[in-house]
Amino acid sequence: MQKNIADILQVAGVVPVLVVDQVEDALPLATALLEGGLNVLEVTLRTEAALGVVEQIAKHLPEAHVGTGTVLNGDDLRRSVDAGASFLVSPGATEQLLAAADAGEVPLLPGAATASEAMRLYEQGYRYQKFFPAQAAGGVPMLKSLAGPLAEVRFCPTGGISPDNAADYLALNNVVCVGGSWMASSTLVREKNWAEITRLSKQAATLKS
Ligand SMILES: O=C(O)C(=O)C[C@H](O)[C@H](O)COP(=O)(O)O
Repeated sequence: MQKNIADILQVAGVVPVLVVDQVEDALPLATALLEGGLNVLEVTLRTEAALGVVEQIAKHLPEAHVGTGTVLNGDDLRRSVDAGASFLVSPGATEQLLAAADAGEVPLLPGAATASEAMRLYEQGYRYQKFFPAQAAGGVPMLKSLAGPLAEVRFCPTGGISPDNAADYLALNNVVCVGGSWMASSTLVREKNWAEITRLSKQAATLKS
């Protein structure tokens, strides 16, 4: 289900996709991103710490919209919701995942990379979809091609987005926001380089139209 997801994505413009190894980094990282003007944060479930990171941000920084990424199945989805995620992102979609999302109240942004995948999701009520892996799956020309036949679907391209190409994606009518790790790479997080993350976030925030 996707109730209220449009509000979150439209506010976002640019969504930082985060890989965080240590729960203690949650609040300084989220604060650095917020100071840079990015307030919709996707914490990927790629680390042991991820759910603890979501809990900390949801509890202490109410001005942030924190969600989880790399949600691959119903268990991931339920654990994310229990941790306080306000949205859920998946690189793709399975029947099991969509059934779990339908049973809950937290909106899901499922992934599609082809016309058939996008059509199937749209049939099931998903107007908003992650386009993943954006650059590898055809990038801006692919999204322009999909806009004709699938005029109603709005995408959040993720995967290979950088400061060099983000504006080209955001200029497309069928793109609602972009996601990426460039402003808070796992290296910058590991180095606790919060000042650089704020600097790159400010730059990214200026891309929002
Ligand atoms: O983990 C997930 O759920 C994903 O779908 C992958 C992420 O969206 C990309 O890893 C972000 O892409 P980069 O900005 O190229 O690093």
